[in-house]
Amino acid sequence: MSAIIEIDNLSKRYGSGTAALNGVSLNINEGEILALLGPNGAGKTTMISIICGLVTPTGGTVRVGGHDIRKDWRAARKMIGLVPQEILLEPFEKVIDCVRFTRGLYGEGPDEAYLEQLLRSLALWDKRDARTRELSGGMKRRVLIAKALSHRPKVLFLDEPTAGVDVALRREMWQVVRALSAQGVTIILTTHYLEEAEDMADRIGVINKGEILLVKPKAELMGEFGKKRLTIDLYEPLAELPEALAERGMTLNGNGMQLGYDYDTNADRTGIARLLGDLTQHGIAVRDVATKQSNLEEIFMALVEDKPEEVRA
Ligand SMILES: Nc1ncnc2c1ncn2[C@@H]1O[C@H](COP(=O)(O)OP(=O)(O)OP(=O)(O)O)[C@@H](O)[C@H]1O
Repeated sequence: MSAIIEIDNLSKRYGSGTAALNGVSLNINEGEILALLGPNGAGKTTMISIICGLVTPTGGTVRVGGHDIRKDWRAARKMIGLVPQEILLEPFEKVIDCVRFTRGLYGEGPDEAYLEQLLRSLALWDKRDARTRELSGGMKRRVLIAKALSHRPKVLFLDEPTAGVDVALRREMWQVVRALSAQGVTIILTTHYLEEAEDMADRIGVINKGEILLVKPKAELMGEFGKKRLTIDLYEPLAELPEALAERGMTLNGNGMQLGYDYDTNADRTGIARLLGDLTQHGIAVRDVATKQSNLEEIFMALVEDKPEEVRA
């Protein structure tokens, strides 16, 4: 698999003194969907902004399709489309004009046939003459994608494409991204949602405090970190956890009113059925049961605190 983006020892220190990136090296393969996961301030947007030529790095190099983003910025920039985090659209402009205009900004001549194909592929053709303010949130996001693809880039960056959007819209976005990927576009998306990365990505990169902690194929990462927590609310407080339950890894929390159990979602046997059976056997009455997938923050805690040496790629 050949690398379409080669990032080597990239660093960025803002004028304010903030070190946003500390020597990041990463190859992004042609045709893949790479999800970059990281908490607020991890450096994701900075990295994307540098690759897209919006922020100047303090050190290191980036090549896009072999073109250095600084020495050969024009050629590098042509290969890239960026869908920014915030929806910034001219409210009174028509969808088609918006996309035409962006294409023009890239110095590309008119290509109405391509724009029609593009808008059709994003289910926006019927809305081509609508003003952007008349569109739903999902449509607006698709217009941003159309703009980013107006000059036929090979690589598309999506910076938190589904931040703050509802589940239906999130799934719609995922479908759009998958369709683009099927057309051969390399996609890099940043997200806070593990579920999003899990659903979409071929590879997942975890970035924190300006450093790439790991980059792994999704299946591998999910296998390592696909933990869930089972929480059991009790009717009566429990003074002490029966030894048999403690031995299985159960914990007693919340003033004796709650039991907790962490399990591996990828394991053949999660042990839950047996645990619930044991509770009945010990005469412990269950009021409610809930499970929760470990979220990104928890994965970070595991990465940063528990076993930093083991997991580093
Ligand atoms: N223009 C800027 N000037 C100074 N500091 C900045 C600037 N842009 C970002 N930073 C700082 O750089 C660090 C990395 O920010 P960045 O926006 O790249 O993170 P992020 O991973 O994209 O975060 P989020 O998930 O919140 O979007 C943060 O500490 C941020 O405050």
